[in-house]
Amino acid sequence: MFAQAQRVPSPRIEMFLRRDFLSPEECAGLIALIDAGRRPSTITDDIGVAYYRTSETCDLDRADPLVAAIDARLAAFAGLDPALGEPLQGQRYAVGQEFRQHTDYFEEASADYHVHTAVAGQRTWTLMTYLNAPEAGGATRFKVIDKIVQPEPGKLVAWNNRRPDGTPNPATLHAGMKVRAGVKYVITKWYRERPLG
Ligand SMILES: O=C(O)CCC(=O)C(=O)O
Ligand SMILES: [Fe+2]
Repeated sequence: MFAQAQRVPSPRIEMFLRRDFLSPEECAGLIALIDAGRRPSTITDDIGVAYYRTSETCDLDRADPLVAAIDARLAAFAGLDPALGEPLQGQRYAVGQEFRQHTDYFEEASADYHVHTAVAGQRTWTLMTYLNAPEAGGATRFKVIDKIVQPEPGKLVAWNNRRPDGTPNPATLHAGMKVRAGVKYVITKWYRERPLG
């Protein structure tokens, strides 16, 4: 698991970084797919709770050979059953766009917690890969552990959204900071406790 990855030295989050997880050609191919399929992120997709994301989102089509190959590589890298994965998502952030502080797991207190978790359960791991580096801004900030991850083309960051006892880990609170110059592209893969069916 997490071959050639670097463990982020935090006692509070199980987190890994892996440079050059994707090649420049793969990054370019995914950016083209995101540009072709992007739509504004809405506050009701995925989570349904306060979802402060102003970027554009794109569900990447599993039938596309590039998407299928990367999807399989992500699961193998994390040692997870591919059946536990949500569809691979692309995000595009223009200048001024951001994804404000949030956790990727579903808040138990939220009104539609049961709707989101009934079939597949909670989110477990997040694997996010930067496809490029914007000219300024766009880092991912984990405020609780005081860690800022800088975008680099092909660099993957993976973290476990749970504590060792399996409960959601509030220390995973994070934000995609505002892009100040240029455009930022990422792909995000979320895994669940049970297959999505
Ligand atoms: O774009 C980022 O840096 C963060 C993205 C994120 O938090 C997510 O997709 O869940
Ligand atoms: Fe997130």
